[in-house]
Amino acid sequence: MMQRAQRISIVFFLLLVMATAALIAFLLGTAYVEKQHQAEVNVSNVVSVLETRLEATLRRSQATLEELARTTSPALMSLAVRAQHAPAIQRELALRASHFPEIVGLRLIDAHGNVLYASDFLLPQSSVHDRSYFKVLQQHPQQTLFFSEVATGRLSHTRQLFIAVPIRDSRGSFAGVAMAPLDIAYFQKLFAAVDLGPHGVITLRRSDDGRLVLRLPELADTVNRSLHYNPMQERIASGATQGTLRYYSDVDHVERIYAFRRIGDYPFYVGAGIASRDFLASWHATLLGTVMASVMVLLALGWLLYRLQRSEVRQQDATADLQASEDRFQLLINSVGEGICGMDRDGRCIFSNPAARRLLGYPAERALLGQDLLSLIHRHAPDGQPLPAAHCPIRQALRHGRSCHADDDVFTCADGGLLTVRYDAYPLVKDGRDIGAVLLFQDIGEGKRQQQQIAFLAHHDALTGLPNRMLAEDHFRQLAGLAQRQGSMLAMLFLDLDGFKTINDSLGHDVGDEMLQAVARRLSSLLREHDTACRLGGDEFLLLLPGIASAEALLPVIGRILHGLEAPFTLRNHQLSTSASIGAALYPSDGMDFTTLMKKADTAMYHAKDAGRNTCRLFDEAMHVEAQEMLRLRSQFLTALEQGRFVLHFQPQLRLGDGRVLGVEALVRWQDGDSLIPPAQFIPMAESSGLIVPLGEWVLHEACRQAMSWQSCYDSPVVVAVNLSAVQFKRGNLEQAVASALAGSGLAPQLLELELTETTLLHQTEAVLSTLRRLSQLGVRLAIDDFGTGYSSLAYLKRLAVNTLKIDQSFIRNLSGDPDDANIVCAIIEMAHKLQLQTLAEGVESAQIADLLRQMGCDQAQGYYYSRPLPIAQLHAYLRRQQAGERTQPGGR
Ligand SMILES: Nc1nc2c(ncn2[C@@H]2O[C@H](COP(=O)(O)O[C@H]3[C@@H](O)[C@H](n4cnc5c(=O)[nH]c(N)nc54)O[C@@H]3COP(=O)(O)O)[C@@H](O)[C@H]2O)c(=O)[nH]1
Repeated sequence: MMQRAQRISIVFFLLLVMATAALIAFLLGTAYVEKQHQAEVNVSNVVSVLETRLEATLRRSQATLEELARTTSPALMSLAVRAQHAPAIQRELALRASHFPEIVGLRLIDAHGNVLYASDFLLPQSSVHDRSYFKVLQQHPQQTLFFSEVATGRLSHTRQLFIAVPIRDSRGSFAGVAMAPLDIAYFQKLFAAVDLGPHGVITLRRSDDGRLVLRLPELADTVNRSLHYNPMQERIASGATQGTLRYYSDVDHVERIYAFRRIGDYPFYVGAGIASRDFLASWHATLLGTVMASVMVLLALGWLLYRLQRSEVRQQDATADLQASEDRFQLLINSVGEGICGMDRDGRCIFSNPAARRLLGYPAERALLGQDLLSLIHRHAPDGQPLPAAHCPIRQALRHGRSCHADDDVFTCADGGLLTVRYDAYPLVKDGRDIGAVLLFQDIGEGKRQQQQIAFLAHHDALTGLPNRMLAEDHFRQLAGLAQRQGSMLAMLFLDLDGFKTINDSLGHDVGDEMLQAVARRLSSLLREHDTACRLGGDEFLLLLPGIASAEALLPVIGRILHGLEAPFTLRNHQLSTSASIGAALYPSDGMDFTTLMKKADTAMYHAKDAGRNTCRLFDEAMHVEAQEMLRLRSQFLTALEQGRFVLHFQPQLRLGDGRVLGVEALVRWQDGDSLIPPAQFIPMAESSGLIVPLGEWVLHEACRQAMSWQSCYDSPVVVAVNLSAVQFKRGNLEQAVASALAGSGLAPQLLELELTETTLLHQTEAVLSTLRRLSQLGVRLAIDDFGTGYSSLAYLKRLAVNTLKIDQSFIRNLSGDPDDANIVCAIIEMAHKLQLQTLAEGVESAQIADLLRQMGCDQAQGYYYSRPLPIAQLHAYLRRQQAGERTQPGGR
C-alpha cells in the first residue's frame, strides 16, 4: 500500500507540474501576445510609412498634373502647333518630371487622344484615344482625376498606372488630358525595401473594387484582380481607413497579421502582412525550448523526487526494520519469565526486563539504570554470608569476557530480601569488543521449595507430617546400628486406634483426618527426643523407641503412651475420646530387620485388640505360631473354595403359633475330609482376609439353588435366610451378587432373606445403606441378626424396610431364669410389633423357652429344640414330615 509520504510527494510533484505548466503557459501566452502586438505595430508602421509615401506621390502627381492642365493653353493643344512649341513645352515637362522619380514622365494629350508633348521623348505619331483614362475624362466632363488600371506602357513597355486630369478651355470644353504614368517598378522597389520576413507581403489595391495594383512578392495573374475573400477590402468598404487583422490569405493560404491604410482620399489602400509563422518563429522556438527545458527540469525534478522518496522509503524501511527489531527485542525480553539485565564493562545496568525488576523488587527500570548492578544484587553468597565484590563471578566474567554460570546462588532484592537464583552471564560483544555482559537469572526458590516438598512427601505422611514407612525404615537402620553398638534394645510399637472407623464413618472423613493429625501431635509430644513416630496409613502408627534396656522396661513406656492418648480430643466442637491397641516387638531379640519386626509387632497388636483394646501386647512365639496357623488356614481355605469343599446346612425357623416351618437359615460348613469345620473357626479369618466375599457369593448362589429345589416339593413356600458379613458390604458387589443368585436359580426374591448384624449396620456408610434399600426394593427380605446386642434405632430399621428381628440367643438362653433378659425380650417384641416387624427368637433349646416366647407374643423360633442345622437331604426329610402334618418333635432331628 502506498505510504502517506509517497502520496504527498506525488501530489506535490503533480502540483509542481501544473504550476510549472501554468507559469510556462502564462509566460508563453504573454510572449505570444507581445509578439502579436509587435507584429501588429510593425505592419501598422510599415503601412503608415508606405501610405504617407504613396499619398505624397499621388498628391504631388495630381498637383503637378492639375497645374499643367491649368497652365497649358488650349491653343497649344493641337497637332498643328505642336512642332512649333514642342521643344519649349517638352523642356518644361522634363524639368517638372525630373522631380518625380516615381513617374515615367509627363504627357500632354489633345482632345483626340494624340500625345502632343512628352517630358521624356516625343513620338512622331502616338494616340491614346483607346486608353481608359482618356475615354473616361473625354466622356465625363465632371471627372477631374482618374487613375487607370495597371497597364503596360506602349513606349517604355513597363507596367504603369496612369494618373490623368482633364485640360479644359475657357468654356470648359474638353481640350485634352495631362497624364503621368506612375512607374510600378518604382513602387516595387519601395515595397522591396521593407522587410516583413520570409513570408511577409505588401499589397496595393484599389479601394473601390479591390483590384490589385501591386503585390510583393509578386504572384502571376493577380494584378488588376480582386479577391474572393479579402477582409481588408471588407473593412475598407465598410468605411474603415486603417486597421489590423489576422487571417489566412486567400491567395497563398498563409496566416498573417495584416495592417491596412487607405491612401488619403485616393481610391487605393496599402496593406502589409507579417506571416504568423515569421513573427512567431522565435516564440515557437522559445515555446519548444521552454517546453523541452520544462519537461527536462520536471523529469529531473521527478527523478530527484523519486530518488528522494526512494531514499526516504529506504530510510523509513530501515527505521521500521530497526523499530521492528527493537520491538522484537523488547517483546522477547519482556515476554520471557527469566530476569534479564544488561550491564556495561563497569557492571552498571544498561537495560533490564520486567521479569528482572519483578524478581528483584524494583518498580521501574530507571531505578536500576546506571546502578552498579553487581554490588546492588550480588552482595551475598548462597549461604547468605556477605560476598566481597572481588569474589563475584559475574564481575570476573565481565573483566575476562567469559561466560559464567551458577546453579544455586542468591541475589539481594530491593527490600534486602534474598532471592534464590540460577544464573548465566554472557559477555556482550560489539564489533569484536567486549562492551559488557548480559545476565539471565531465574528464581529457583519455588522450585527448590517444591523439591524439598517432594523430598519431604517422599519420606513423610502428607496428612500428619510424620515420617512414613520409608523414612521409618531408614531411622530403624540407624537406631538398630546404634542399639547394636550400645548393646541396648530397640522397641518397635505397632499402634492401631480403637474405634477410629466409627468416628470416621459417623462424623465424616474431615473429622477423621483432624483426629489423625491430633493423634500424631499427641504421640509426638509423648515420645522422647530420639524416639520416632511414623504413620503407616489409616489409623496405624509405628513407633521406634531406642535405648530400651529390657522388655519389662518397655511396658511403663507403652503405658504412658496409652494413658496419654486417653485424654479427649476437641475437634470441631466435638469432644472425642479414643484409645489404642499396641503390639510391640524388640530388636534384636524378636528380629533383626524392619519387616520381620513390623510383622511381629502387628501380630502382637491384633492380640491386644482381641484382648479388649486400649492395651498392649509384647510379641511372643505363641503369637507367631498362631499367626502361622492363620496363614495355613487361609491357604487351606483358598484350596477348599477352589475345590468346592464347602457345604450348607439349613436350620428350620418355625412359627411359634402353629409350629409350621416358614423358613430355614443357611449355615456354611467346611468339609475337611470326614470332619466338618464349624464357621466360627474360619469366618473370622475369611472376614479379616476378605475371602468372605467369594465364600459369601458361593453361599448366596448355593442357598438360592437349594431353596429353589424344595419350593416345588412343598405346598407352602419356605424362605431361605443367608448370613451376610460386614466385609461383603464393604468390599463385595453385594447387590449384583444377590441379583445374580436370584436370576441364576430362578428363586422369587421374597423367598430370600438376608441376615445382617446390628454391628454391620452401625458401621456402614450411606452408600451401603442405599445398597440395602435397593436390595429391599428387589423384593428380598431383610432380617437383623443377633438383635439386642447392638445399638440399632428401631425407626432407622423401619426406614430400611427390615422384616424380621432375630433376638440374640444370649437373651433367650436364660429367659426363664433372668428377669432382665425376659424384660428385654418382651420390650423387643412389643416395639417390633408396634413397628410391624416380625420377631424370631434364636437359640431356643427347650419347650419351656418356646412356651414363654409364645406367651410373650414372639412370632418365630429357631433352635436346637426344633432342629439342629441339617444337611440338605435331612432338611428335605424334615420338611416332608412337616408337610405330612407330622408335628415336629422338639429336640429331635
Ligand atoms: N457370614 C456368614 N456367617 C455364617 C455363615 N454360616 C454361619 N455363619 C455364622 O457362623 C456363626 C456360627 O454358626 P454356626 O456354628 O452354624 O452356629 C449357628 C447355629 O448352629 C447356632 N445355633 C442354632 N440354634 C442353637 C441353639 O439352640 N443353641 C446353640 N448353642 N446354638 C444354636 O447358632 C448359629 C446361628 O446363629 P445366627 O447366625 O446368629 O442365627 C454364626 O454366627 C453364623 O452367623 C455364612 O454362610 N456366612
